[in-house]
Amino acid sequence: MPERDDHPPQGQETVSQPRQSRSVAATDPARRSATADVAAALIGVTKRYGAMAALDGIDLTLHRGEVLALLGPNGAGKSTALSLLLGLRRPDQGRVELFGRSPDDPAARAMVGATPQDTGFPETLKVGEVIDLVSAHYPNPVPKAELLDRFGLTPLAARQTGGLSGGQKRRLAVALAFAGRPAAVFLDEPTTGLDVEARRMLWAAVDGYVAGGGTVLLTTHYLEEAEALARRIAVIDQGRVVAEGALDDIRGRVSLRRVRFTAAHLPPLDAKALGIERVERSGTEIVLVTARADDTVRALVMSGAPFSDLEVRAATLEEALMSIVRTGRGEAA
Ligand SMILES: Nc1ncnc2c1ncn2[C@@H]1O[C@H](COP(=O)(O)OP(=O)(O)OP(=O)(O)O)[C@@H](O)[C@H]1O
Repeated sequence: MPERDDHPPQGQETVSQPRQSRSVAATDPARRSATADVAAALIGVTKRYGAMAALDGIDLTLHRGEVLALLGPNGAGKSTALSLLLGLRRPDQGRVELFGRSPDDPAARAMVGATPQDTGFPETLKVGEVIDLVSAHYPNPVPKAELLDRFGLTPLAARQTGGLSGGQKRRLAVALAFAGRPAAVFLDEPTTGLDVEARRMLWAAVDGYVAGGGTVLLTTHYLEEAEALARRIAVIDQGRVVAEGALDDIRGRVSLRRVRFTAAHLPPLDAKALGIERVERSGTEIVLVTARADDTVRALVMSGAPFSDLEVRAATLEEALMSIVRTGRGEAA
């Protein structure tokens, strides 16, 4: 997550003046009930760093009880979106809502737990002490032993954070987001650097939290993570939402298919005319990632080259996302 530029961190009382006016939803009871299922929203938000718009008129809604994954290439604007929702930055245009209020409102921020991409702890404090410190800010924190257990930190409780591995620090940072029993958690690349076991433990902890009514917004570069956790994804590129929906909707939105077969050689095919984007080979197994699967299969048969085990499948989520981003940029899908 980028450096904070203009606002105190979450949990710290703001003494001064909202530069952003309080949202209509916060003051109008009718509007508030209409948005009662909305945990957080960016409404027509633009955020610039100098001349560059990191977010460009973006609309994004996180509903209560859902897990929404923000996906997109490096620099797409995902962390910026989270920092606005947390009140760490303010939009240049548009409105940001957190539980029907401005994120400037400490009461709204207190409902959210967060883990930024970069985390730092006082090196001499022990894991258990860091948890005590953070938990002390909340009226009804998760008991320390329970939090340690949920995130596999029990054996590390007495270790100083300065001696933890990167993955262990990451686990602690994620655990802290849940310490105050938040109504929502915002996780910025929560499992980067974690091994498979730690990642799965964290996914189980998130699942448990959601089963208990929690709301999650996460960014990730691991599509497996989005598939494991999220019911809905929003694909961001160049500061705009370029696709939004259930995972299967997103996958179904692209016509890409994987044409897989076994052959000693790939016969000569006109890749451009057949919409073949990529060829993958592993021994005699060949996969053609193509936007025109029927034509590709026909051309394969017409080539007369021997092949077997033909199979046509939907594109992977990663292929679908790459295609959506390229199409959004006006490049060939
Ligand atoms: N403090 C800053 N000053 C200037 N530019 C910034 C700052 N923070 C982010 N940016 C730029 O804004 C754009 C969006 O960055 P952001 O960190 O939100 O992207 P992201 O989608 O989270 O990327 P990643 O997946 O790499 O974490 C990028 O071009 C980035 O370089």
